[in-house]
Amino acid sequence: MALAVGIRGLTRSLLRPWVRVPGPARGRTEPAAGGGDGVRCFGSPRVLVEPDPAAGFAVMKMRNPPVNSLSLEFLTELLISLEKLESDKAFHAIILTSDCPGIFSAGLDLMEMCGRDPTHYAEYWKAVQELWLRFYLSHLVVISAINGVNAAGGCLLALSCDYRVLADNPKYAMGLNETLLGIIAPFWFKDTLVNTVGHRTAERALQLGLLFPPAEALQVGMVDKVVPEDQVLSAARSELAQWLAIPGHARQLTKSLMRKPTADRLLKERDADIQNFVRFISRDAIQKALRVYLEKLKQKKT
Ligand SMILES: CCCCCCCCC/C=C/C(=O)SCCNC(=O)CCNC(=O)[C@H](O)C(C)(C)COP(=O)(O)OP(=O)(O)OC[C@H]1O[C@@H](n2cnc3c(N)ncnc32)[C@H](O)[C@@H]1OP(=O)(O)O
Repeated sequence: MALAVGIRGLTRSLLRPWVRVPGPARGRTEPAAGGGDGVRCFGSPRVLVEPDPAAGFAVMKMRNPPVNSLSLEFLTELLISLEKLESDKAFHAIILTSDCPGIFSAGLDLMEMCGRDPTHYAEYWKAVQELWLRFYLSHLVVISAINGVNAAGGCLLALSCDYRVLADNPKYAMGLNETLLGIIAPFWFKDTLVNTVGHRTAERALQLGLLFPPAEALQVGMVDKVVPEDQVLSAARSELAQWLAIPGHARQLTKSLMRKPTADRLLKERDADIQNFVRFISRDAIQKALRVYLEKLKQKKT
């Protein structure tokens, strides 16, 4: 599937393959996973990819500090990194994790949905749709190693993976908490949650905007495994072995069989979904609710 998003700010440097990337703007510099055998990290300012082609997978680290909010640029970089790995036959799997201590993702970037014009909202929403479609339907095995709090759009990204490992820290809650902001999870967010935890759990979780701490996330099936914090990546790697042992074509076709009907619902109504989003998010009452929520986040510090 070609990358179909018409996204501004797609710089040539993002498209250059196998470039050594500078360290993160804030936070620590990560060593290259494959550095020992001459394989280089690549990526972009906000996404660090540590390839291990000999083992057939790469670790994709999100590093958009402070909270990995999914801005348009960040979405674009995630999509480009995914596409690069998908188009390289050496890779069969990705482990998706965060480079921001204590945060997997704060979800969609509220600044992209607040005080902007309808053209921007439409462009942003198209990129959000694309991110979900591409991760949800990827022919690669995608395992998320969730090493921090994970709200709304970030939770959707994790739910789009094939398997979820969550670090056992009571602060690392995850869920689709949109209603707490006075907004609603779109039908394809809802469908993804229902497919993961079942209708009744999803119904309650979505209405109440529940963020589940690790033990509860495991109990409802939102994640597949909870492990001590320092073992999240190694647990994801161990799990991967089982997935990579299955004949690729059989696993991919089965994944498609399971997921295509859900993705098709959005693909059939993609433009209408964008229009709905633009109408909804442009409402004065919604804009006000988002501003109040952002203000609360800021006041929390004082
Ligand atoms: C019909 C169709 C209908 C369609 C209807 C519409 C559908 C929309 C679907 C929406 C999906 C979403 O994902 S909406 C996003 C939901 N996300 C959330 O509720 C998470 C909000 N964030 C948090 O709770 C916290 O920040 C948390 C992640 C726990 C980290 O806490 P910390 O104390 O470590 O950090 P904070 O001090 O809070 O945050 C650091 C800075 O990041 C900012 N920040 C935090 N989250 C942010 C975010 N999501 N977007 C932008 N900026 C964010 C804060 O304001 C701070 O800014 P400064 O003060 O300037 O430093």
